[in-house]
Amino acid sequence: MNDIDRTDFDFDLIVIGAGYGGFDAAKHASLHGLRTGLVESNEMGGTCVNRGCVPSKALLAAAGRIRNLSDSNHLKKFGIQSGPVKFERQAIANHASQLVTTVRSNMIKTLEQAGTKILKGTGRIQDLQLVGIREKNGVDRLYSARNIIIATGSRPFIPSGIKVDGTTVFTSDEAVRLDWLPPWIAIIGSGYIGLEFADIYTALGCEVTMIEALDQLMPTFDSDIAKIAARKLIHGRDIDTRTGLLATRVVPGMPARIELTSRINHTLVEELEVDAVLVATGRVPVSQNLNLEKVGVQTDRGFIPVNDKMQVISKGKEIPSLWAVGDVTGKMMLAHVAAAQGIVAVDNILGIKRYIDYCSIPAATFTHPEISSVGLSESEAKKISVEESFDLGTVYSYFKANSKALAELETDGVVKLIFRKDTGEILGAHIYGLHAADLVQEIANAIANRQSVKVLVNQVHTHPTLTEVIELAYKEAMQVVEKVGIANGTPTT
Ligand SMILES: Cc1cc2nc3c(=O)[nH]c(=O)nc-3n(C[C@H](O)[C@H](O)[C@H](O)COP(=O)(O)OP(=O)(O)OC[C@H]3O[C@@H](n4cnc5c(N)ncnc54)[C@H](O)[C@@H]3O)c2cc1C
Ligand SMILES: NC(=O)c1ccc[n+]([C@@H]2O[C@H](COP(=O)([O-])OP(=O)(O)OC[C@H]3O[C@@H](n4cnc5c(N)ncnc54)[C@H](O)[C@@H]3O)[C@@H](O)[C@H]2O)c1
Repeated sequence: MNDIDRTDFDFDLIVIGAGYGGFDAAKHASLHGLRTGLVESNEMGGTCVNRGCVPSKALLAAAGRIRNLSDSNHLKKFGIQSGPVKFERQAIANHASQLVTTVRSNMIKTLEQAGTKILKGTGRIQDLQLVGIREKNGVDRLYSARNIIIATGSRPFIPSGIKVDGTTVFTSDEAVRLDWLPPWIAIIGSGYIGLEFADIYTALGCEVTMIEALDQLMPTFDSDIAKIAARKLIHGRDIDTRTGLLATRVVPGMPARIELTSRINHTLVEELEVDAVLVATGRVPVSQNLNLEKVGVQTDRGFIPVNDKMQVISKGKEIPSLWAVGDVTGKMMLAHVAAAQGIVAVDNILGIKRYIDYCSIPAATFTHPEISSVGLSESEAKKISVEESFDLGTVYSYFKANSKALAELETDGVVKLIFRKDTGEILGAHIYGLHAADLVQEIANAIANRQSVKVLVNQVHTHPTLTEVIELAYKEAMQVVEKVGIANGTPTT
């Protein structure tokens, strides 16, 4: 640990924002002996706990059960007969809100036990190593800190022309409360939030129209996986789709009105009248009122530039005492990324040189079935293969012959593995299918260790499990690597 003169500063570290990024940073710092203050202007836990991962996954858990129990054809194949499924919307909403309360209070207890000082109010960078905090009662305080971590997160992006009233036109902030079930809801955006809420709403009997600005649905996903997943997750459900159209005007009301405009020639194509609209068009960073200009930091569309140690960059140079983590850095807007970045920042503050490795961090969409990914997309990998002159391999392994998937009658799924043909190193993986979110972890670990299929192919997987689909993908990839080895006169075995 660096020598810290504890007399000079009010805190060794002040973290601004108590989402997952701020929470993990503050906990880690406190547990390692740093006198840590954590500033929060709203509810502790940030987006993930209060209006993101936690409530949405509770809703998805209920939605998944309703979907299973309502699928009489599927149940019949097991020899099970089911009656009509009944559910209470308010009880499902309560499950989500109770989970939020539990997770949030556990978080606060953890911080208290670690010795973090929670400072309620709106934080700003008063100067280098100086934080200003405006409390709700108007009192303004200044605290000095040897290091400052900014972890102020993100909020929903609402395109101009779209008016949100929180009732008939809303974002995920309100959707997680499940205040009502609109008979017909338009979802703008077919990204993570659009897909997860389409899963929830269709399971609960709502009709969905999904609007996507780009020509392909699910444009942020691997295109092969998107095509396969969309068959079930979108086209297999009560979802009507519009692609290549921008929602340029949305007016709340009963009905809510939407104007759809061609993305190419900007002409009005269609007007829709629906019961509700969920705006799921991405998220923007919360950095506007941090007074970053004072320390010469220029944001990129609001995102704070950082290096892989999480140090803030100003005019091409690192500011030694200023760090930023989480959604506000715009790297991968995920809770576990924010948390990992927080720990990397604190380790570097403690004098342990560490870098974040985005390539090995997985991501998952918790639809039924799930979608997950880690590492490079095929197009990113292709670009690198050209730059570095190596051949790229891609193999697919399917759930349809897997014993566990067959036993579960859940054979719709695929693993796509991207690797170097010469060394066998895994560069990326994209999975669609039952428990894809859990399955991706072993590939993420392999990428973190820069492992080759030459090693991975010998790892024994439990039978019968879905992980055998990954084992099969390794075997398929190994055959390709062996062929290349033989052709080059460098056989691998
Ligand atoms: C519907 C939804 C579902 C999601 N599901 C998942 C999922 O399943 N898995 C996953 O990994 N990710 C998920 N995410 C993304 C995840 O929620 C975010 O990546 C994560 O919350 C980012 O954490 P953060 O700490 O960077 O910021 P945030 O969680 O946004 O927290 C920032 C905090 O800073 C506070 N703050 C801002 N400015 C100030 C200031 N000036 N002073 C004091 N406090 C301030 C805010 O009030 C907030 O509490 C989901 C997001 C949404 C919207
Ligand atoms: N399971 C998870 O990990 C999870 C779940 C939810 C959210 N998140 C995080 O939250 C972030 C935001 O999610 P999101 O789904 O809002 O964003 P997204 O970027 O994943 O998808 C937004 C989609 O909206 C489309 N779009 C944008 N403007 C449009 C318009 N005017 N008309 C029609 N379509 C338009 C875009 O083309 C894009 O496909 C994600 O990037 C992710 O990091 C993660």
